[in-house]
Amino acid sequence: MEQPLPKSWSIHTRPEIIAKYQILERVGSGAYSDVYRARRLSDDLIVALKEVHDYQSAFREIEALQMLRNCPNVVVLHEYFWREDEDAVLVLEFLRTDLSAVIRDAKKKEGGVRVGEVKRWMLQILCGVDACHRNMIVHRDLKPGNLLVSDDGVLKLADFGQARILMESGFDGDNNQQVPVEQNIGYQEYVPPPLVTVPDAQSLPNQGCNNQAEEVANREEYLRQLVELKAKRHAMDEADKETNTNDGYSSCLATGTISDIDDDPLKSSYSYEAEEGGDDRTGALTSCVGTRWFRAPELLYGSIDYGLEVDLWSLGCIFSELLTLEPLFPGVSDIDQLGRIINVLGNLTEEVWPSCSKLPDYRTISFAKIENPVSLEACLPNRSPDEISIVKRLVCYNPANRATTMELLNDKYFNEEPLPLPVSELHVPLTKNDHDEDSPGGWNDYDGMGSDSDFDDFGPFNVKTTSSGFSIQFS
Ligand SMILES: Nc1ncnc2c1ncn2[C@@H]1O[C@H](COP(=O)(O)OP(=O)(O)OP(=O)(O)O)[C@@H](O)[C@H]1O
Repeated sequence: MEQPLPKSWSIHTRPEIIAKYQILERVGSGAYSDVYRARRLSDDLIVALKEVHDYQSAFREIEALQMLRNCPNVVVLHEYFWREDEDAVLVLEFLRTDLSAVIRDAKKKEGGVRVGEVKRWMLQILCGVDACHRNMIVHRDLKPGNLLVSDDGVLKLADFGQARILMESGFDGDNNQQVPVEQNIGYQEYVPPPLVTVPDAQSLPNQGCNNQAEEVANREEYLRQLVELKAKRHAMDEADKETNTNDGYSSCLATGTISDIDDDPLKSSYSYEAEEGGDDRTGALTSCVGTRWFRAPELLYGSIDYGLEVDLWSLGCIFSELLTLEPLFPGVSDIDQLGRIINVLGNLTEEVWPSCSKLPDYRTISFAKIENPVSLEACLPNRSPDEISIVKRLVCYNPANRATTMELLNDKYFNEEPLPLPVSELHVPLTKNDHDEDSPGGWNDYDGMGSDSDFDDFGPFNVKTTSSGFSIQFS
């Protein structure tokens, strides 16, 4: 018997929604959203209603999910409600659990996740990310909690609120040249359906099943709307540039303020000297994306012209966690995050990544030389050389050296014994614990990877703050 709901939730004031859905319970909330489990009145289908309180986040999620709607490893957007001056409500397929619950559950069992299972989980994640990257969509917030899992073991990428479509103009950062619309479509896998108000996905034509007239109409409508979207996206990019907005996470080096320092548990461990002249960056993206533990080093160093490769770094961290059942780099602050990475991979120098010194914060954050980096091998004890190799090909400094999803999908690891288990044989936990271990707030529960004492390895450092903000200098 379902519990009666408090009627105070704002979603109950939306007549167009309660006319079609019975809201059953609130299942969670994120930085910008509340998510409810609901029943579609017409056919009893259980769905997730995601009420998104941020315009940009809603726009990005809808746009990305529409483009990816044929991918079996991306959550399905059934329809959405969005009227002026109201929050968008996305109607998504409901998935009861996620990969962080799988990992948590495996910790309780002897032997963790079996190799055949690891391979199937990885393949599903790779398929989902591959679909994104083929469409030039960078997810920017890949983590186990955003990889939802159905009761029958199908894994689906979710939470596209930070996703961006890397059209050429946005990709180049300061390149304002107009790219012909046709050219943009040229490198996309397929033409996505038009972005229309309040569509029902089931009434939208399916890619590949359209008759010709429909296809032409869709294409024309798409081209028209793409121009509109590009204009809107350009406006968002401008807003990003002006404020270097934190679009999803609160602690970020590149946008640091004195108050960030105040919140930092390690504030007595470093000093930061703000660059003179303020922020003069002109790129189109913000560096402040993704949950810290999975955030690529180029983002931590303030890059704003990064690419799809930031997702590949996150993938490496996720694979490592699937293999060891512990997060690879559980930083408690952005500085600690970088420190942990450097402690394992060694110092970031031009030798390992030519041009890294051009990263916006490269010169303001320097670490003492790490003579004997821990190495990824040591972080993955008892794992096979092939498994270690996969993580190493993703968790590497130079984004250009990171293996693409396509390369990994063709890796021999997935064709060798033990073969990936069928999806139906995957162990799916019965419950999803609401406590999100991926969040940096979960640090206190984590006891496997050392803590503040890691900073002992970095040598002496001084503490200073300045009136204009802070910068960090390990010496
Ligand atoms: N389709 C779904 N089915 C079931 N639960 C979902 C679904 N989508 C989201 N949730 C749950 O709702 C909660 C919030 O969702 P989500 O992470 O997408 O919101 P968000 O505001 O974008 O989050 P974040 O703060 O991580 O960026 C999470 O616990 C998530 O697992």
